[in-house]
Amino acid sequence: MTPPRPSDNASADAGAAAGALRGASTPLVEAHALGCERAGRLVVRGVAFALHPGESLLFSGPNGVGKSSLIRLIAGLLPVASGTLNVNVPVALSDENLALDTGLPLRDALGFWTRIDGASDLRLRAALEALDLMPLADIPVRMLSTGQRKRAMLVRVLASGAPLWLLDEPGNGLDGASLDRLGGAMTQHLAQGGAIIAASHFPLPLAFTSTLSLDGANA
Ligand SMILES: Nc1ncnc2c1ncn2[C@@H]1O[C@H](COP(=O)(O)OP(=O)(O)OP(=O)(O)O)[C@@H](O)[C@H]1O
Repeated sequence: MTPPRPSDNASADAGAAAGALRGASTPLVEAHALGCERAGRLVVRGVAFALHPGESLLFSGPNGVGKSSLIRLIAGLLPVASGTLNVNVPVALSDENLALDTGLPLRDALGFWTRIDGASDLRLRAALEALDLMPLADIPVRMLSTGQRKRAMLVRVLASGAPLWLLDEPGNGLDGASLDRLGGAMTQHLAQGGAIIAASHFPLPLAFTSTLSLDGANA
């Protein structure tokens, strides 16, 4: 079978930055004939892509087709079942897990991660402002709503300084204003030479460089 490759879907915003940076750099991440197993069953195979600074890739497709599995594979949380995967830069992951101490105020819970990520307090503050969470910085995480928790995990990604963002369903639970803020943060990250791989059921506020539609045929 022909390995699925991302389709071209030029990004107006990130395209200029990507174009300026592309060619002079090695990919931040690249995959060839990549396959992923869950519980001993091959769920995705033959995936190929390469992302340079300023580029973004969207995994789309129905429930259970393997979008989250691919994100976790790229994050290093699942082993490569077949093919090759080279992740050449640090990554930051946002998925359905709330990796925050629910007993701590939001600022302190996120501060735990910024110290591990080697990020500055200034960067954390900027990320909290970008997703409009500064007003809730002193609220215990357990008191946050679903959408506020999702934004908190996205703040961790923004603050991390990692060049490659892995976003699994980043729009889940977000209202329109928060989606717009997420779109702004993603666009800024790409303009600064970062890269993004996202998985989503519904349109995200970013014109992705490429889309890889998984339909089960590649399992
Ligand atoms: N922890 C697990 N153990 C075993 N199988 C799993 C596990 N998680 C997912 N799977 C299986 O792997 C396949 C791909 O699941 P995955 O969550 O990657 O799909 P998805 O495209 O992200 O789905 P959704 O759109 O519902 O989030 C499914 O058949 C699922 O049942």
